[in-house]
Amino acid sequence: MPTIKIAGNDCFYTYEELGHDDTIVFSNSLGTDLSMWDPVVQLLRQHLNILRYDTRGHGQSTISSDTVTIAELGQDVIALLDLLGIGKVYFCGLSMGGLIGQWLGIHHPERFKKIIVANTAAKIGTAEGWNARIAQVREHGLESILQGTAERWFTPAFREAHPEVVEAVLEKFCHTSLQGYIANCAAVRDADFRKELPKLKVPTLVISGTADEVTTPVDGEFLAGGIPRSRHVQLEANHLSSMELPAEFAKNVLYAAKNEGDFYLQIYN
Ligand SMILES: O=C(O)CC1=CCC(=O)O1
Repeated sequence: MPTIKIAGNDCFYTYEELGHDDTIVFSNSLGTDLSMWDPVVQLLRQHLNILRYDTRGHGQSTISSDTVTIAELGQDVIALLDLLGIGKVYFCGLSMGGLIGQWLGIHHPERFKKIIVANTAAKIGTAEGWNARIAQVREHGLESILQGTAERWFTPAFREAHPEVVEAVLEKFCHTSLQGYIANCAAVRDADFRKELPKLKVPTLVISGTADEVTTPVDGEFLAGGIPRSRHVQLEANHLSSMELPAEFAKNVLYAAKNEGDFYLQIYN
């Protein structure tokens, strides 16, 4: 499996060139890795080339500093595309990946055909909340927030029906680098696109989960209200909506990718 040096870090990625015209890049959420996209990718391989990567300090991607910003994480995506010689792509990011998507759409619109931001917000949480979480994991480790993480990410029904999926995701969470997790918590804490949304000119699909209390449907509504060419859909899921409802998630991504024109001119069914 390949890694590329980006900004002094080893960026782990998988690029599946499947003979399609278009490529989609997937960007993971805080405390997960590129495997979070497995169920969605399985459904999209027949339509799109797939580029996945582990965000800096997550999965098998390293981090060589104690701090990072969403801008740097966005620049990592551009560097990865440049190094692989890939021009214009679709981008799909969830939560922290959705913050990266907002930054990319504002700063590098020329590289993106459409952007899908899922379970995210223009600003996620409060500084106090993030500082408390950072202090907690710094002192007691990632295991100390395992139960709360499971509850924030998955609905009770999904946890009961798919314990093996939840266990596998939490196993990866526990193996996330503490340095990477803390640096990325701070990146999420410090990101605020509330005043910048009108500058995001790439057609954007916003996906929310009706049971998501971290990045709520109201946050999704705010994003779609601020991004000029956007559309908002809600899935009956919690924060990791792509894992809870991969078929619905993939259908929405594919609809966004394969229909030309602006989302707001289209009728979704
Ligand atoms: O773990 C959480 O609280 C959910 C989350 C916030 C940003 C992100 O990427 O995940």
